[in-house]
Amino acid sequence: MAAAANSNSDNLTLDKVREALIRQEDTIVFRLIQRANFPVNSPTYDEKFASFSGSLLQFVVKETEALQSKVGRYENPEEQPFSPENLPPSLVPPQANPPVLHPAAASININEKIWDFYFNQLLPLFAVPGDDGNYASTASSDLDCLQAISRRIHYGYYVAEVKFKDAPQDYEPAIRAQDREGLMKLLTFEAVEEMVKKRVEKKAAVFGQDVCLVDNGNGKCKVDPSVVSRLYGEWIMPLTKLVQVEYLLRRLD
Ligand SMILES: C=C(O[C@@H]1C=C(C(=O)O)C=C[C@H]1O)C(=O)O
Repeated sequence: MAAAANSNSDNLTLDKVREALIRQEDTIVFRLIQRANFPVNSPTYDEKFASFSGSLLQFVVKETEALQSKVGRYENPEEQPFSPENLPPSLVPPQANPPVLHPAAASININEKIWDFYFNQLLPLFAVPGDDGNYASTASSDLDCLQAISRRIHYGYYVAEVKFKDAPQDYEPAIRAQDREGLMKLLTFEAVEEMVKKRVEKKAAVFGQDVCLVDNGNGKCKVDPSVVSRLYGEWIMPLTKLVQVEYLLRRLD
């Protein structure tokens, strides 16, 4: 799906990009459900856990991203690392496709903001308090959530590129004036945002049901659908728009 928007600029239409974002919703909801299998498990985040330098989570993130970097994950512009310092280079040959994005995309990584809201605000809303000792699984599951959310937010590069290409006459004056507010207004579609919030809430309700053979389960969802709607309304969509603005500000460089 991402490859469709990524591989060829003729494929880059707003409908295609929105379709890719809709598919990514499924991934995000399923990964939150997966993380909700574990309680908060706070020792995962303890800076003095065992003999790692830093927390078990930081260790898992650094080592996983190092491996993924070697196999080319970060050659995709929308994949941004959480631990970018000293990442090993990719060992796989680069793709032959011509780049679709302006090179400025590579300099926009807002993962610090994503890390901050995920651990400080979101996680306590959907993981129950407690400790079941599954720290390694918890850390991998956090990284899965972070990566899916980050990819969705940095996909804003493509949204911005396609909006710019569709109406350069509207965007160019605001870019030349470096007018953040003006750009934000141009790229915002409130009706689309309302639809997204409703759809992800429904997905969380459907995907998070207990499926039973005899009845429809107990009606309780594995992740509260209103939390998923809030995740999109308060963090994912505003940050996707921030990526779009940052990209557009540099689009004519
Ligand atoms: C992504 C888009 O741009 C903006 C951000 C949205 C989002 O992150 O889902 C939705 C609508 C727009 O306000 C879009 O237009 O689809």
